[in-house]
Amino acid sequence: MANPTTSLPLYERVARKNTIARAIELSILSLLLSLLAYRILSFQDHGFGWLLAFLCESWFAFIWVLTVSSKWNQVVYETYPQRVLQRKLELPPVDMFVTTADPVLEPPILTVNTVLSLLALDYPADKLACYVSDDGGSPLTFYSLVEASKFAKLRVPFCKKYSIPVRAPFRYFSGDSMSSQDTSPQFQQDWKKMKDEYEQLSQKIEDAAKGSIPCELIGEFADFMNIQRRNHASIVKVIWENKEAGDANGVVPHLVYISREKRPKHPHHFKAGAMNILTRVSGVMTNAPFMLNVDCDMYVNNPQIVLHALCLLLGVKSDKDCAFVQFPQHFYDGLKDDPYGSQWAVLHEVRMNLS
Ligand SMILES: O=c1ccn([C@@H]2O[C@H](COP(=O)(O)OP(=O)(O)O[C@H]3O[C@H](CO)[C@@H](O)[C@H](O)[C@H]3O)[C@@H](O)[C@H]2O)c(=O)[nH]1
Ligand SMILES: [Mn+2]
Repeated sequence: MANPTTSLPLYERVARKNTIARAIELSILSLLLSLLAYRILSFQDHGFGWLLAFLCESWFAFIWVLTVSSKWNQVVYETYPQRVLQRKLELPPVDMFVTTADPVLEPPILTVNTVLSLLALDYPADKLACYVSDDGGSPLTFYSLVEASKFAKLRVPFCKKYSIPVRAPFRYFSGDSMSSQDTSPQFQQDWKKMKDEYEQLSQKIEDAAKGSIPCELIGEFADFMNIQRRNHASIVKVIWENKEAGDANGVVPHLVYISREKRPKHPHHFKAGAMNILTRVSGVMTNAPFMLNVDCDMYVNNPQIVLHALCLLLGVKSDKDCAFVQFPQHFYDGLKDDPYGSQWAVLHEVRMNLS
């Protein structure tokens, strides 16, 4: 007999009720059609201007029909992450990719936060691996990641122990995260320790950027000696290898640094080229069947992101039905009330009901 927990669907496709919206669209359509019919019936009484108006209105009606048809049948995918977790033994490994290109335009503390938000995801740590592609070939980025991996050994258990909702430290500590969560003295003590450790990490990275910290090109850093950004051999460094099996609280996923080979005569194809190399290197090291991609100027704001994606990727009847899951993006530090609509609030929150 099938196990009842594994036979439950991982997601459901729920149709949204939009009867009123449909009635409004149908009335607009009938008005548009009447207008076009009126233009056709009274052609002979008017001149060229009338014909031009008819052509413009027909084009408008066509575009309008296309737009309306795209939102006619609205559905929401309800995902059930807990059901994925119940299949613990069968959970697939996931390789996580971060691309960064320039330590000045994309300061390493950003990349560090992206990476930390990934290392602390709610998913068995022994099934995750994080690969960072650095097109800047920068020892500063490498140094920052080495320091971040040390901090992760404190940060990951803290996030999992207290189910911290925001896993990127800069975002977490910029809000009112202490009072809003747990009032126990143990939490407050751990929170303060974590904040101090994060501040020390940021300070170290800042000092290294000013050149005042031991980011000398010796030892692990020797590979960065005399390299030119657009002309160098590949550098691949395993910053942290997780040798522990299972998902105990303190386990931190693998972290690998890659700066791909670049030669002036060979086009590098920007992010696409970086992603290509990430799939090749990870293919040799962990070769997970699923990959997650986050740019270095983003962070994961939902720790269950992998579980939500797997609900869809594993829950479909045939592999051909779903190959790719895209999460909506939210932007921090936007203008008050979002006057330029950059958050796409109407699309994400009203039409797709995603937030
Ligand atoms: O030579 C390069 C150039 C860029 N990147 C990385 O690619 C990502 C996207 O580049 P960015 O300049 O930040 O582009 P955006 O316009 O902010 O990004 C949007 O648009 C890109 C395509 O235009 C998509 O690839 C991104 O996922 C999407 O967020 C970043 O992580 C960069 O570090 C590289 O790794 N190598
Ligand atoms: Mn960007």
